Amino acid sequence: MRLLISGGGTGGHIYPALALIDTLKKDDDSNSFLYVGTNRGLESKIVPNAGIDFKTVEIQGFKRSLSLQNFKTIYLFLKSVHEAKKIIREFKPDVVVGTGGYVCGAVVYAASQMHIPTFIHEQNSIAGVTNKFLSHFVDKIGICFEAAKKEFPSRKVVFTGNPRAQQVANIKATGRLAELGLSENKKTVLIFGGSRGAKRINEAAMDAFSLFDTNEFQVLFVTGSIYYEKIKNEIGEKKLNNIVVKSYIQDMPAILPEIDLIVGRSGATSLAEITVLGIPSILIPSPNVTHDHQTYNARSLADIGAAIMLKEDMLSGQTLADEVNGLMKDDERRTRIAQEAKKAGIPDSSTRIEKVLIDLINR
Ligand SMILES: CC(=O)N[C@H]1[C@@H](OP(=O)(O)OP(=O)(O)OC[C@H]2O[C@@H](n3ccc(=O)[nH]c3=O)[C@H](O)[C@@H]2O)O[C@H](CO)[C@@H](O)[C@@H]1O
Repeated sequence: MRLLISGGGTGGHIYPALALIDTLKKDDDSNSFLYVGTNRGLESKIVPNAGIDFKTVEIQGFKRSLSLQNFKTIYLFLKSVHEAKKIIREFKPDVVVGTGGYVCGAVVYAASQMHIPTFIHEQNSIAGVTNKFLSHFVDKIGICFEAAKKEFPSRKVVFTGNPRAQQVANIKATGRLAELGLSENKKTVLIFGGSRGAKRINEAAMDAFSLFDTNEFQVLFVTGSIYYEKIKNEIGEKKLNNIVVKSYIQDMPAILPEIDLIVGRSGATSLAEITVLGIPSILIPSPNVTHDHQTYNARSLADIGAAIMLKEDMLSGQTLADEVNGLMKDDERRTRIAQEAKKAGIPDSSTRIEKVLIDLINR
């Protein structure tokens, strides 16, 4: 299969694409891949690093209010559709897949206009703007939450889960925490705010450090690269007992099996990892995302006892420390949450998508 895949902006759209490629590579080494992104999104670093052929088109997102910028956006959209068609003609894909973010809007739209089979993947419980738009043109739509079904034409929808789940499902602990300067004999709390970091979570974490019961557990605090320098400066010479601070973890799945509790946003790709591995979590949904979709993502787990949700307006150093200290003392409760999380995981998500793609190609 020749697969052209596009998705970008944040890790939450990129990692599922790479995970799908991973499975397709393993299943048939004659499969070939081209990834199309922008040169501004995280994909411009992550995809070439993963050794996948990468091309870019220029595009930007719509502003919600009417502005002159939107005329530029429309112009760039049409230009990028034109660029995408050129890339498609050269690569000659059998199928084109979009995993969300503005860039895949142009690429998948171009493919649909050229009558090439198309598939989009919606990671969230509420559809993103790009996928909503594309849903009118594509052949099939993979979803990860039942709630997303009503957002799309129902005959196109397939419940696939997130390919990142399959990629990480069988990862075992290999002592990676020790390489980061953490002890292998202590329970570990990982705090991070999605692929780009989250200011409010970082602030609460900084306030919570002195309140954490760090005799009981250690903390890996991942700030996101844009916040790292400032936080490092703020911490300065303070000696932080049992707390390690990093800007970004290149290979997050490799450390996840060694984590006893996650404190983080409720981005869909993180949730796919948390569930398939069965890791207890305190989820603090970002209030700054389209249609508040992270709250719906988090609620879908919290409602079945598979995670704890802490709304950002209740977040402070104290509330965070109380929740974390309480959970870290209560092994039984953490185990219960982990078991429920694992039940919600979908370990064969890439294989489900692969079947849909093969059907589309053979149709
Ligand atoms: C602010 C924003 O718009 N967030 C959206 C973005 O999430 P965003 O990209 O932040 O987050 P997700 O939680 O979905 O995925 C993050 C991914 O990055 C990885 N990771 C994270 C930190 C790190 O240091 N190293 C690392 O590898 C995680 O393991 C995970 O695979 O896309 C998601 C999927 O559509 C949405 O649900 C989120 O609402």
